[in-house]
Amino acid sequence: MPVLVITGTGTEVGKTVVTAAVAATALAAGRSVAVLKAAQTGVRPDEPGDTEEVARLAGAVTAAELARYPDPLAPATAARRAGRAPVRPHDVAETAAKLATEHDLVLVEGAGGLLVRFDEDGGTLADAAALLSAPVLVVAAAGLGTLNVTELTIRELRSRGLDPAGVVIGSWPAEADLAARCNVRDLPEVTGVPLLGAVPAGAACLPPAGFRASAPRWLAPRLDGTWDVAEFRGREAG
Ligand SMILES: Nc1ncnc2c1ncn2[C@@H]1O[C@H](COP(=O)(O)OP(=O)(O)OP(=O)(O)O)[C@@H](O)[C@H]1O
Ligand SMILES: C[C@H](N)[C@H](N)CCCCCC(=O)O
Ligand SMILES: [Mg+2]
Repeated sequence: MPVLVITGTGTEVGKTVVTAAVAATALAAGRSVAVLKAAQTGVRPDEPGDTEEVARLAGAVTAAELARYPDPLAPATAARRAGRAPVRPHDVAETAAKLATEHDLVLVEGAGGLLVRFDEDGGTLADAAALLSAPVLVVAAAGLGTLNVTELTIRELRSRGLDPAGVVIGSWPAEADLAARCNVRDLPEVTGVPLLGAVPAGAACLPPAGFRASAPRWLAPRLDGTWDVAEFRGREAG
């Protein structure tokens, strides 16, 4: 199934920008793309959410969002405070699977990091990925502190029998400091998965045409327009 789940080592690491870069790259190669935000928190009904941001940057994607809660909190907490039903992993998997029947690629963005809870039973994006048997891309920060949380995230994926597709740095600084430069080598080493790309800081402020033109260069060849989850898995194993 052409579903890629996109998580991060936390909130604000650049999941949305990386989702847009992957979408733009696939669109440029003629693929149809759907983007599903499992649950959007901290955004009012009249404000653009993450899927609108992906569409603005990447272009003609099908955008879907299962629920929106106003408080800028974990979805389970925001749903509880709003007195509304939560989004459950099964809902995420079901919608992603349906989108996958109609698109070449479905990108599912979580909220915050991997274990952020969606419902009162402790359901997370990892449970949705398991239901979908989908690979999971981890967006990470560039600098000091990223080694620990990225390794923890990849370990958690592996402990659940999930397939960690690789790591992408969400915001690569114009002037990389010593830690960021060393992390390019150390991230693959500590996680055992490839570093698949890095989106430059400020990319989200580019005019959309510039974002779309540049996006394929930010991602490693296996994230190019020939993206294919099955092929990708094969290459990772090799
Ligand atoms: N490469 C980048 N270029 C420009 N802005 C960026 C970049 N990466 C992140 N940002 C900015 O940092 C903030 C957080 O990024 P983003 O929204 O992608 O995070 P996120 O991981 O998707 O967070 P959430 O958990 O809320 O979904 C946003 O304001 C975004 O515009
Ligand atoms: C509001 C924010 N931008 C995200 N949508 C939700 C982040 C939840 C993080 C919860 C946590 O890990 O403590
Ligand atoms: Mg986001």
